[in-house]
Amino acid sequence: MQHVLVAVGIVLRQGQTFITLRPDDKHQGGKWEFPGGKVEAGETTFAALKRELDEEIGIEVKHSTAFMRIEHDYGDKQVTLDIHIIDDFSNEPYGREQQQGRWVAIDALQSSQFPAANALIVEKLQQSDWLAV
Ligand SMILES: Nc1nc2c([nH]c(=O)n2[C@@H]2O[C@H](COP(=O)(O)OP(=O)(O)OP(=O)(O)O)[C@@H](O)[C@H]2O)c(=O)[nH]1
Ligand SMILES: [Mg+2]
Repeated sequence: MQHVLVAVGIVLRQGQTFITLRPDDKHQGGKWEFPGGKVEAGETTFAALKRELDEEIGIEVKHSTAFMRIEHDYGDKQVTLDIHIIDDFSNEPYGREQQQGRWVAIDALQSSQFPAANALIVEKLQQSDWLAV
């Protein structure tokens, strides 16, 4: 069974977060996601976050805070999501790999379809009132 460690970034600005659409040909394709990707050998999660968010949405991560960690078994693949809040970044995010991207209010996140592992992230984000700041 394939097991991957994934660095996931919740890019936050004024009660909204930037999400992207996973390409159809990828694992969990056609669903929305928080940008991020696999942590490479010898890389820290923060370094992976910086690299992936530059590659995928063109931002420079300046600061992040650990938010939660989720283990999920998709049957065909096991993932550990190491999720961080990105509260300081430069450049305007966009789908740098030609994928769709959009800002969505934290309050409205449940209307986008995410991979199953993300349900706990959405739940916790909506409970964290400090995010509204
Ligand atoms: N980036 C990201 N991955 C997620 C989320 N939720 C979730 O289950 N995953 C799973 O985490 C795994 C790794 O993510 P990824 O496909 O973005 O990895 P990557 O950017 O390195 O992709 P690549 O190998 O095609 O270059 C996928 O199996 C994906 O389904 C999420 O919110 N964001
Ligand atoms: Mg990715």
